[in-house]
Amino acid sequence: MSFAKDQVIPQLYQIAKDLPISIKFTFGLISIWCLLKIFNSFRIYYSHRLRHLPIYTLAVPGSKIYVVNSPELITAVQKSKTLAFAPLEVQLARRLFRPSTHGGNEMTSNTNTEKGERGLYSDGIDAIHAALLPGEGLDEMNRIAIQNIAASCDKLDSRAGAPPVRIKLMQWLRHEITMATTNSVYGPMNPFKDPKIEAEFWNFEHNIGTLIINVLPSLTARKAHLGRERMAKAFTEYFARKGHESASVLVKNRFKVCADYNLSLEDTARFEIGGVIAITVSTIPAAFWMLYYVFSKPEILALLRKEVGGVLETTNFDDTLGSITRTLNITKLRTACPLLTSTFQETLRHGALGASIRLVVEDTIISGQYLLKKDCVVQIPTHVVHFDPSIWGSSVDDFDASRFVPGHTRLTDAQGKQKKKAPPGALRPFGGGKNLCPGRHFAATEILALVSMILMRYELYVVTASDEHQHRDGEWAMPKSEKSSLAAVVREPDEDTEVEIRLREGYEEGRWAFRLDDSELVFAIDDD
Ligand code: HEM
Repeated sequence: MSFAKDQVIPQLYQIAKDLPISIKFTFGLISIWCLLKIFNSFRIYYSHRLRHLPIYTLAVPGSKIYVVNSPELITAVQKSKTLAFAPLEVQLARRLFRPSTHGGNEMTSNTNTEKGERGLYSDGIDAIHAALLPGEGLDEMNRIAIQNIAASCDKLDSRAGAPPVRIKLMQWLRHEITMATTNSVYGPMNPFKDPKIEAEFWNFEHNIGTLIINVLPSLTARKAHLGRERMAKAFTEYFARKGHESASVLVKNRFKVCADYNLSLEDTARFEIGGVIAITVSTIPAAFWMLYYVFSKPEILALLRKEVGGVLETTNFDDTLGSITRTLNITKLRTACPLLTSTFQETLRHGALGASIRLVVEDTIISGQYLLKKDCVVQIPTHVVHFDPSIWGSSVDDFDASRFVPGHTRLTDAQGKQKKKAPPGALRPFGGGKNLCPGRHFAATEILALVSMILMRYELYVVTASDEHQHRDGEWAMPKSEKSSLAAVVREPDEDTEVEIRLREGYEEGRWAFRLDDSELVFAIDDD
C-alpha cells in the first residue's frame, strides 16, 4: 500500500477510525500507561534535582504531592496520626486482589480507625505485627526457613569428584528463598509445593503493574490476571483443607481476623496473595545484591569470613561425609558480627527503591511550619534520601560495608563534621513509623543465614559466555535494574548472573548446619 505524501495523515486517520473498538480501547490504555511512565520519569528527575529542599510540592491534576526529603521532616511525617498509609494501601489491594464487594467494603471501611473503632484492616495489620515480633512464633518460622536454606546450600556442594555446580544466581535465589519462606509460613500444605503455583505467582508479580488500571483485567492485564486467579484458587483450596491449622502463627492470625469479619474463604485467599508479596518479593533481590557486593569485593569477603568464622562452631561427628559438623549459630551471628549486619544495611541503602506514601486525612502542620492539605499525598523517596550527600557525606556513592558498624567514624555531614550515626529517618529500606516493616527480623535472619553459609563454604566465580566457550573467570558486572516490578521495594536485576560454585579450600569436609536458640535477640538493624 502506498500513499502520496499529503495523503498520509488523512489515510492514517481513516485507518485509525476504522479499527475495531477493542483495539482502539487497548491503544487508549497503552497511551495512558505511557503518559504515567513519562510522568514518573519527570518525578524521578525532579526528585534528584530538588533533593536539597527539605520538602517541595508537585502539582498533579486535582491534587498535590508533597515530597519530603529531610530526615527531620520524615520523622515528623511518620509520627503524625493524620498522615496515613492505610487508605492508599487498601485501594491498591482492591485493584490488585479483586475481592468480592463484601470483602472489599470490609477492607476499606474505617481503615484509619477514624471512627475510633476497629476494622478488618487495623485488626489484620495488628495481627501481622504481633506474629512477627521477636518471640516463639517468629523463632518457629525462622527455624523452618533456615533448615530449608541449609538444604538449599547443600545442593551447591559438589564433593566426591562431581563437576562444580553452575547456577543463574537470581533464578536460584528466587526458587530457594520462595520455597524456604513459604514452607515456613504455610506449613506442610504449602500451595507453593506445586511448581505451577510458584510459576503463576512470579508471572503475576512480574506483571502486577498492569492491574492498576483495573478495566477488563482479563483482556488488559491478562498474564497478571490469570496468575492472580490461579493463586486465589490454590489458596481457597488450602484454607478449605484447613492448611492454616498446621501453618505459622502469621497465617493462623491472619485467617482468624478474616473469619471474625465473615470473609469467604475466597476473599481470605485473595488477600493472602498480598501476604505472599510481602514475605518474598523484597527478600530475594536483597539476598542477590548482598552476595553481589560481598563476592565482587575481595577485601570485604575476607573481613566477613574472618568475622563469621569467629562464630562457627565445629564438633566431631562420625559420618561418611567427614568427621566434623560446622554449625553457624544464628544467635551469635546476630550479636557478634557487626560488619555482617552493617554490610546488610549498606546493601539495602544502595538497593532500596520506591517511596513511602501517606494520604493526608486532614489538614496537618508538620514541624510547626509546613501545612499539608487534606486529600493530598505525601511521598518519601527512599533512594533520594539514601543518596543525599548532606546526610551520608562525601562517600555517599561508595559501597562502604562498615558504614553502619557502631562508632564508625567515616560518616560526615555536609560541613565535613564527623557523626557517629546517621540521623533517625535517614536509613529507611523498611519504611518507618507505625508501618515500619514487621517482617524485617524474619527477612534479616533468612538473608544473613544464607549469605553467611555461602561465604563460609564456597567460592563463586562468574561465568561469561564468549563465542562457543564458557569461561568461569569473569568479572562481577553490576547488572542494570530498570525493570523492577511495582511490588518491589528492593530493585530487581534486569539480567541474571551465572556463577560456578566450588568448595572453599580448607572447608571441603564435613556437614554444615544452623542453630538458633535465643528468641529475644535480633540483628541490630537501624529502625526508628
Ligand atoms: C528485605 C526484605 C524486606 C524489605 C526491604 C521490606 C520493606 C518494606 C517496606 C518499605 C514497607 C512499607 C513501610 C512504610 O511504608 O513505612 C513494608 C511493609 C510491610 N512488610 Fe516488609 N520488607 C521486607 C520483607 C518482609 C517480610 C519477610 C515480611 C513478612 C514476613 C514483610 C511484611 C511486611 C508487612 C506486613 C508490611 C505492611 C506493614 C504495615 O502496613 O503496617 N516484609 N516492608
